[in-house]
Amino acid sequence: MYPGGSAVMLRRVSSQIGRLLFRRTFRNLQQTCTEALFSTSSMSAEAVRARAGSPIKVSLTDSAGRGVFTTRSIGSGELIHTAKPLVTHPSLALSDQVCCYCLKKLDKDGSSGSFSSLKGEDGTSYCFCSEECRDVSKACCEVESKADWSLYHDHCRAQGLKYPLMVKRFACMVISGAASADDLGILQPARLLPGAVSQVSDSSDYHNILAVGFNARSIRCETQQVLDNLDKANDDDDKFHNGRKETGLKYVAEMFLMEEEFELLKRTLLKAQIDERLTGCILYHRFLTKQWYMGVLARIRINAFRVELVATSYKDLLVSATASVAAQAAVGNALYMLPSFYNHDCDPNTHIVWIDSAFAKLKALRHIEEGEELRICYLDASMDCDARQKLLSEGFGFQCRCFRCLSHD
Ligand SMILES: C[S@@+](CC[C@H](N)C(=O)[O-])C[C@H]1O[C@@H](n2cnc3c(N)ncnc32)[C@H](O)[C@@H]1O
Repeated sequence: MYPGGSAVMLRRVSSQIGRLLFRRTFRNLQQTCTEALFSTSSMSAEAVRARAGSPIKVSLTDSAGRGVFTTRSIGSGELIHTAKPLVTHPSLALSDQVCCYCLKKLDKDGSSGSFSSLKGEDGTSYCFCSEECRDVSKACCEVESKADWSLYHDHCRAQGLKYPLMVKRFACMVISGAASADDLGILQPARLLPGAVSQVSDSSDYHNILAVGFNARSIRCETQQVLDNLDKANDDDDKFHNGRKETGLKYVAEMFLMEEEFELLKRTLLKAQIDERLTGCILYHRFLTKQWYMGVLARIRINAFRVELVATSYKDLLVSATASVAAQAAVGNALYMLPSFYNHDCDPNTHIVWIDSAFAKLKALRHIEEGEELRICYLDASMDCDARQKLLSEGFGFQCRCFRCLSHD
């Protein structure tokens, strides 16, 4: 289904064992992806049309890794395909107001209300909007609700973090058997900023670098090493020197945070004494190790979407108009398979929309020719060129060379 994706990944895996492992993962994920996109249980009429046409394929691009391409021309405004989320997590403040799985808003008066709900050990509500959503996520929520997540949630709230919540949810999916520990392996992980990488290691391999740095003692050594290297560096340009220092220190701070999150996640799960499934997962699936945590977090960071529902009523419109903090407009975050392969453009030809739930719709913004790459915009396109470049470089690790950026628009 995705010849380009398969080819690029195979090249990366050098050993025969690696190749075999990758093929297995890729097959699983192709299946997951197909199921996720085209599950019959929740397929809308529009999704059926997208399935029948399915005018896309994933292939290698010239300069941005894998990307999504059209296999026929697409009309402006056309629904290209729908995508079912693989992992979701509601915003912490909304856990009793949205569906635990699809993030659909639940009416407090019960008119389109909660189908059923589960109370967690820590008082968290796990509500579902329908039987389908309950069935999809019941096993995972049963595992999650056994643990007291107060400290983990406090940590995320205090640091303003959303992605560790998704790692937590994914961990519970693995324990419940709803996912495999390596299910996200095919997605591209976040990379550290080149400046930070060159300060701490010669290798540009994200995992090696993180694996080296991921315990308190080595982080302390690394902090010192970053500072020593900077002192030794023969940089005449103070601005450049300070920039590298800032980058290096940001990296070290990130390491500390990750360490804390990982320990907290593991402790919380072990304390919950879920059952022998957890021990089994840890023993046999290289699960809940620091490397696993970092790998999953790195993939979620690059590929997850903040889900903002389109206002469908006057009340919704008022709420979004008065949401002063951007995050308040979001009902949560979601990770998908196929949408994760869409590259960025500051003047995109495609956009992703959520109408009333985290089931995403990918729509054409203009007429698109057969064979053209489909690109979405990762950020607020109204930002100026410098601000966009900074965000894309720091957040996604690439320098945007789209037409708008090249013309400094
Ligand atoms: C969500 S992934 C997109 C799929 C990715 N190309 C892959 O092979 O899995 C985001 C990553 O793709 C790359 N990317 C996306 N848009 C890009 C662009 N306009 N120019 C260069 N790289 C881009 C960056 O490495 C970015 O971190």
